[in-house]
Amino acid sequence: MDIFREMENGGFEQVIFNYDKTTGLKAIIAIHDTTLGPALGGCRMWPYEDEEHALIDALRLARGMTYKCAVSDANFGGGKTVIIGDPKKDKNEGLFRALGRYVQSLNGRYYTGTDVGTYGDDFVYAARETGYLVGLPEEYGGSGNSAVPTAYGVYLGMKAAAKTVYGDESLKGLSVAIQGVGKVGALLVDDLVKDGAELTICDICEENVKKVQAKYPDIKVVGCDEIFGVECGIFSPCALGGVLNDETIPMLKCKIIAGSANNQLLEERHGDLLHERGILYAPDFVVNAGGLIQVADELEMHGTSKARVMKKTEAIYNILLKIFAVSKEKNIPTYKVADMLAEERINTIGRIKVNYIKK
Ligand SMILES: NC(=O)c1ccc[n+]([C@@H]2O[C@H](COP(=O)([O-])OP(=O)(O)OC[C@H]3O[C@@H](n4cnc5c(N)ncnc54)[C@H](O)[C@@H]3O)[C@@H](O)[C@H]2O)c1
Repeated sequence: MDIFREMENGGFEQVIFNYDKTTGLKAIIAIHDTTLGPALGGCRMWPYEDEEHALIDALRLARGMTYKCAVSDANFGGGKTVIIGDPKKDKNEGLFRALGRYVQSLNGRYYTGTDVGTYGDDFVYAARETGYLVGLPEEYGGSGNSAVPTAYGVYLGMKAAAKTVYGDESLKGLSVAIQGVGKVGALLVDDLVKDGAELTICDICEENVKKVQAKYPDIKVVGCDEIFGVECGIFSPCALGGVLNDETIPMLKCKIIAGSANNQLLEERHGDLLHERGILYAPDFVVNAGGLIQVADELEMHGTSKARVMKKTEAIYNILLKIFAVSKEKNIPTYKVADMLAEERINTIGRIKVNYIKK
């Protein structure tokens, strides 16, 4: 990959490769755009098949964070860390302290926290080396599990989509197929069961499926290849990115897509394809912004309040209604409308900052 060309085309500011000689830490930190404020974005740990896959993931995720912050009224830019490693085998104190030191070296240009493969407890180690962290466990002064507001935001997004498609926001009796019942997916199951939705789930991790089945023995479970073809009102990708692509889109038998996964569209043109097929796509960085809203609130308010975060998360419902309405009125795909809203805010705030004020 020609990294500088990639950075130029995608508007990236900085990409840092971090290697720690003692622990073997291999981490990439990508900072996309800091027009709105310091970069903010979690840290993913994944056994990437090679460095290029890790880099591509870091870049895509960092860019997504810029857009997520912009549409969510947050005063932060976009960044992301990926650690190349197996979260089940390769975690230890030294690794996360080494990462903490690299984050500290950026001197507040970038804040990080949990993402796929990492937990608040991992960052308790990193906190010994840096203060530029969010989402630490509550007993360590952090805002805790960001999956709670994320799942709530996705649930509200489903309601906004149901209102747009069916004229009624109620999810009672509606069939929902969820791909991935990890931190977010499992909480989403709770909300949807309470509302009387009919659920089908899948996960590559048998243990996570069993946890859900233990709570809801009647829940329908299908294989991970079958989930795309489940006939349903809503398909909810809550696993990894790139799941909406040339192979999967023709299989879909849903009216709505709303899930927590980042970068669901493999390429932008897949958003066009969904629009052509009449499937209402809730743009990922809008519908999954609950976790970001929580950590941005933690930094901006210098403290935590679950009630305040849940209230702020409710804004997702109206933002999505607006995106769906503009998409329908102008006949443009929802992902494009969401991009336009984000870019409009970045451009406006960027412009007001050019007026000189003495500090
Ligand atoms: N946790 C948050 O606050 C948050 C916020 C915004 C976005 N997200 C995104 O939501 C998604 C889920 O996040 P999470 O925190 O629940 O992560 P997680 O790691 O707890 O859960 C992901 C689940 O997906 C499963 N999975 C992976 N590949 C799969 C596949 N091909 N088919 C089926 N299941 C598969 C995993 O086994 C795991 O159970 C991620 O893309 C993450 O980036 C999370």
